[in-house]
Amino acid sequence: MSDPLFDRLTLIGIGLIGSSIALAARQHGLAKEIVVSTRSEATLRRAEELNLGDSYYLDAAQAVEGADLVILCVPVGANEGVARWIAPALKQGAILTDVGSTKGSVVRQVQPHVPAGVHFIPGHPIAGTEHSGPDAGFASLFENRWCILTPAADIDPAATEKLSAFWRACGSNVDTMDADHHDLVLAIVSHLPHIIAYNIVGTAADLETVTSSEVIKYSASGFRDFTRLAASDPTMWRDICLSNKDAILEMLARFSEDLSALQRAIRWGDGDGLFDLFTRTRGIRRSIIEAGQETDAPDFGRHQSKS
Ligand SMILES: NC(=O)c1ccc[n+]([C@@H]2O[C@H](COP(=O)([O-])OP(=O)(O)OC[C@H]3O[C@@H](n4cnc5c(N)ncnc54)[C@H](O)[C@@H]3O)[C@@H](O)[C@H]2O)c1
Ligand SMILES: O=C(O)C(=O)C[C@]1(C(=O)O)C=C[C@@H](O)C=C1
Repeated sequence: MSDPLFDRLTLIGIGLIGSSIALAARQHGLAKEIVVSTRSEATLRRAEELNLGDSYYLDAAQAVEGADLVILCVPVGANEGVARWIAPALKQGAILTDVGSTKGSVVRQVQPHVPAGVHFIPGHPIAGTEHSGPDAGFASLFENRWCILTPAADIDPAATEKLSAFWRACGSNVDTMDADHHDLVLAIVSHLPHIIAYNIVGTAADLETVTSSEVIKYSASGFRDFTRLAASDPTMWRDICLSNKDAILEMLARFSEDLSALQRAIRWGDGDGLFDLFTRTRGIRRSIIEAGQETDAPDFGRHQSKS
């Protein structure tokens, strides 16, 4: 157990990520007091039943009063409204951060509302599951995962270091980078795989010659992996697609070109070309495993949300 890094931590939004932060902060003793706020009364009551915090508010502005760390854990499209709401109540010297999967849009939407004297440091833990809601959280979610922070050039390095220490205490490795670069990298490693999964599962669902019961009955592990990603929260992924539009379209264009090349190789029986590509990609998978970033067979079913 570490010494508390913060006196009062406020979490706005208490779904998968908010509840996992609450549990990790509690387990590692990172805050003397955890305040929870969310917009729906039912979710707030559920968070209370799960004992995720010490106090609970529907009013986000009340919830941030006196907090020295405020973490926005809402879908990226909701950040601006929340920022506008809480801005007048933020304490001088507080650190304000978020966990959104995209960073450029969060900066553009939140920064204009941040009062002078508050340190706004956008963040993104690269850890999650396809489940959502307060029941889905677990304290070890961030262990051995990366958390990317995208502080602006004029942010006090001591504030960035304090937030980094928080994430390290949750078990994460911390990197800092520019928000736009984050969005380009995440477009290929996270956003595109989800979009492809939504698309392939949609294609299977629309087939006329293969029935949906056959898709369910014979789905082998490859297709099942896609269905896990395609079961992710629709609001979250709608917001990601809308807020990281340019980087996603750029990666989709490259993907389409490469898919056309693959299509050509199959059409013309280019076995060598296929073998070379599959050998190269197998190497990437092996590098991921060697780097300790592989999470085969996680029992995420245990953390399934009821809400
Ligand atoms: N799920 C993942 O794998 C994952 C991983 C890393 C980052 N993220 C990011 O974390 C954020 C939260 O994702 P999650 O998976 O925890 O989602 P979730 O759906 O489990 O939880 C979202 C929470 O936000 C609340 N909420 C929604 N709109 C709100 C508003 N206007 N005001 C107050 N509360 C509001 C909901 O009631 C809920 O408590 C998103 O920005 C997402 O991009 C998600
Ligand atoms: O493992 C999963 O289910 C996830 O989709 C998690 C995942 C990812 O793509 O790795 C999804 C979105 C987040 O912003 C970060 C992590």
